[in-house]
Amino acid sequence: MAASETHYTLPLPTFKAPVKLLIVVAPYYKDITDQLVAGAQGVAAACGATAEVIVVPGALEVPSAIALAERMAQFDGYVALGCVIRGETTHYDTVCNDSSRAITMLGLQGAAIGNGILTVENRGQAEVRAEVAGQNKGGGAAAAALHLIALSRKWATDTKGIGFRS
Ligand SMILES: Nc1c(NC[C@H](O)[C@H](O)[C@H](O)CO)[nH]c(=O)[nH]c1=O
Ligand SMILES: CC(=O)[C@@H](O)COP(=O)(O)O
Repeated sequence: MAASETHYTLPLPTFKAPVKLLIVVAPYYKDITDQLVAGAQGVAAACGATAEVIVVPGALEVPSAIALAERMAQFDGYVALGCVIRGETTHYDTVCNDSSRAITMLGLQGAAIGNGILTVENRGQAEVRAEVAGQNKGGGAAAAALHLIALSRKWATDTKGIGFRS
């Protein structure tokens, strides 16, 4: 049995105040990412969140778009979606490692981000993971972002305005 079939999934969070998500998708393999977007939109809707979708050329541009949105827009969290399939060169490693590391760094700086950028060896692996009726990794990424948003709101109310410690 694949490891992904045995992991625990947290119940989706609930929210009193509206939640605005930004889905940033790199449709390098559009048929694959369309499924990721559909999965993310489904989870957002299940939590009563709105989800705006923007498109960037590739996985390497996803963290930059999130960084721009953090500075210039007003979203509660982000869903990073894309599909990276290994080719003939080491560029695969650059795209995977640099996009995921940049997303992690943005998260460590306080952005609520779920990472649904698939990094796979072949198209078959991507299809199974992207399909909403399959492993629904897009939905999982949206759920991750929503959990982080719920956490930040919990602490914002629990700390009664202490806010971020510097
Ligand atoms: N090979 C894949 C890419 N490569 C493109 C890069 O992400 C980037 O857009 C380019 O290097 C210009 O900066 N992107 C994917 O999303 N998926 C791939 O398989
Ligand atoms: C993952 C990639 O960047 C890939 O599309 C590049 O393919 P190649 O390594 O064959 O140039």
